[in-house]
Amino acid sequence: MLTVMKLKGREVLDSRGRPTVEVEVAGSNGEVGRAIVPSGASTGRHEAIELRDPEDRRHGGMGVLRAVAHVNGEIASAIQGMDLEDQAGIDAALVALDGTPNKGRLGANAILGVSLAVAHAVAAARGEPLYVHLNRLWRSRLEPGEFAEPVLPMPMVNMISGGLHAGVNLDFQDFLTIPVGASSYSEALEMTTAIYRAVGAVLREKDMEGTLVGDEGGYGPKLSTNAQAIDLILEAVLGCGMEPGRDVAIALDVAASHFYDPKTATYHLTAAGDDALDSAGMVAMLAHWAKLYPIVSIEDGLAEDDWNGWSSLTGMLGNSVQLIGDDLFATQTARLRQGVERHAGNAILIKVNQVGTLSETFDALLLARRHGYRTIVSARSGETEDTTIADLAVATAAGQIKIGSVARSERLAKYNRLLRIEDELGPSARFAGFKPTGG
Ligand SMILES: O=C(O)[C@@H](CO)OP(=O)(O)O
Ligand SMILES: [Mg+2]
Repeated sequence: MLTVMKLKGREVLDSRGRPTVEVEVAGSNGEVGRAIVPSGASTGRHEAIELRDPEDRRHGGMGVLRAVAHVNGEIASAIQGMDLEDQAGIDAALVALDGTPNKGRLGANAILGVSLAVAHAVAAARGEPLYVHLNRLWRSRLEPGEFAEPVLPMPMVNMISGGLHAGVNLDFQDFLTIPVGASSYSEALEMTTAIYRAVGAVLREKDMEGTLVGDEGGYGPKLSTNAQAIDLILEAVLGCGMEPGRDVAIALDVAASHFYDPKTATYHLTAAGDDALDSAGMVAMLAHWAKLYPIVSIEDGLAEDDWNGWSSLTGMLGNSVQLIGDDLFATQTARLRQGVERHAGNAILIKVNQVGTLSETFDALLLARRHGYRTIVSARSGETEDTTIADLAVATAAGQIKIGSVARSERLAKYNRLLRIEDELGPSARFAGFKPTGG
């Protein structure tokens, strides 16, 4: 039996220059697997807890030495000697060892680092690509006939950033494009890079390029309305000789929890002159936008606990627009079950560090698929060269991936990883494409 021989945790830096957890797991055959944990800025209330060291001044209180110590101490003692290939058993042991509902004791960052590094170590030991190993784990959970074949995902890519990611005056966090007309992953990426360059050119032409680029590499121009961001992107799309709607569609991550005031139950849109909208007003505004623009996907259009608003938005737009719960579901099956019952949303964003283990990520993916919810595997705004999520998206046939812009290396590591997988799969590579919701 291949067993867990050694664990090594250390602090490394992420794309914001902040510490994060890296874990190496060595199997009894000597092969090592490594994973690095990402980190969010617009984190939801329901996410698993990322352990930081507020009293450690080296990194402005953002250190992760306690989480690293847990990897090297308690976690190592608990899982050394366990069957390395029993991912579910190791993940269950990690959850039990932590003992809290949100992984707040050992830290979801410590736990996730170990969970992902275990998968890498097995892939290394078997001498196979990670997505092949993850696909085997995924298949072992499926009923016959269920989404078992690896599929390359459609990327939705950030062009203009606002909200907590760019610090300018846009309320909405991400303005993204989906190259719906692409017939392969590499074509989708090619179309996306052309649009990204064209958005830059449009901004330059209008003297709006500014100096700011958001955390995920989206442009961060100072604009007076949220709608202006979409207009600029559409201008760039047209400039590329592509047709909005047919070749390229728009997606939004509103990240509405971050301008929602639960005390007054209102949404505060500063770019629109500090309009305070109630939930119904917000739903009406999004419905209006969806009519006005070729918008096929809206993420977190409402706040993370505004269940009634979510149900009403889904009733109104759910047949024509992909409505993704990010903060709403936080990759947690309990939250997603509630969503299914309440008809809230029709898609879920999947972020490994929102839940903290690979097995629980599979749980969320599978529950979503079985209830007809679409799945979008997503990076965080704080990322690294780790490319695990690219393999995960392919292995689980998730269908879509959201990584951020095509102009930052921590994002490109994943886009390029997908290019390699596409190449490796050769002519048999399957591509998810994008089917309109309800179509
Ligand atoms: O809200 C999001 O979807 C993510 C990625 O764009 O941002 P963060 O990692 O800051 O939560
Ligand atoms: Mg989001």
